[in-house]
Amino acid sequence: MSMDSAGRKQRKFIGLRFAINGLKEVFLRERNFRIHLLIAGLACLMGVWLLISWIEWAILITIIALVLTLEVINSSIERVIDYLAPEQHPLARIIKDMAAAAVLIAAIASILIGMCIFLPKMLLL
Ligand SMILES: Nc1ncnc2c1ncn2[C@@H]1O[C@H](COP(=O)(O)OP(=O)(O)OP(=O)(O)O)[C@@H](O)[C@H]1O
Repeated sequence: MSMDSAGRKQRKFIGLRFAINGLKEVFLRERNFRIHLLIAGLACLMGVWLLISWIEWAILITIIALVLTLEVINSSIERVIDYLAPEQHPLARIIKDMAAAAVLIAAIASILIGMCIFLPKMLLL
């Protein structure tokens, strides 16, 4: 293996470590992230219980990933604002509120998707 390719592999590994650090940070410090993760776990258990189809799994996993990803981005935007503008400012407020709104939109969509997937099957029980 050349030094260059070994170096590239090592950089990739370090990048993964940074991403895992970010996940640890958001898991330990963000209550909303843990709540979303818990709901995602429950939805997956329901998927197993109600024997949802492959396409329904694909949709469920996509919306779970979207909500969790937006929660991570929302948390990082909060930190950027706290770092750059720790004082109260109307612009800081609206930036944080808009980032929270992005999570809200995905969370509402996840509830609707959950209803579309699970309700018909639960009514047949
Ligand atoms: N620097 C600021 N200037 C003005 N308003 C702010 C500021 N920081 C936070 N706020 C307001 O307080 C709200 C909560 O901000 P905070 O940083 O405490 O996030 P949080 O409680 O962790 O929110 P979330 O539930 O979205 O994770 C913001 O959405 C915003 O309306």
